[in-house]
Amino acid sequence: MQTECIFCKIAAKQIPVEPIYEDEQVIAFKDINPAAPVHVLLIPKKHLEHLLAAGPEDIGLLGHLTATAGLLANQLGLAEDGFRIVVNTKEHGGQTVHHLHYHILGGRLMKWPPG
Ligand SMILES: CCNC(=O)OC[C@H]1O[C@@H](n2cnc3c(=O)[nH]c(N)nc32)[C@H](O)[C@@H]1O
Repeated sequence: MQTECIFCKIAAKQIPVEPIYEDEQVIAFKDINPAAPVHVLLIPKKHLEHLLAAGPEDIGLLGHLTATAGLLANQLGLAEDGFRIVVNTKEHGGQTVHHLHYHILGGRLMKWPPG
């Protein structure tokens, strides 16, 4: 738990969110500034600054995050039309919250290339 990390505070229930999904390892909640009709964040409760901070001991967690993102997309009604999963890493990746998080975006046609 990083005391100044906003996503650690959400995971520790110090900041209230409507949990879309939660288990021992991960929690999902709506993005505060949605970029699509459906925009959910899925984070590990363990503080990992970004994807590159994950070590060999985190392989299971990373797999759980990816599998859960797919399950959530399905539960959010995105399976038929499709959706996008985004993991932003560091400055060029546009990462603004330094706690690993998966964006689940859908409900509209996603453009490519991303900005
Ligand atoms: C900009 C993309 N790069 C990135 O790093 O995304 C971080 C994402 O986290 C979102 N966000 C920030 N603070 C909060 C918060 O307190 N609560 C919630 N529910 N979402 C938050 C923000 O809108 C952004 O989409």
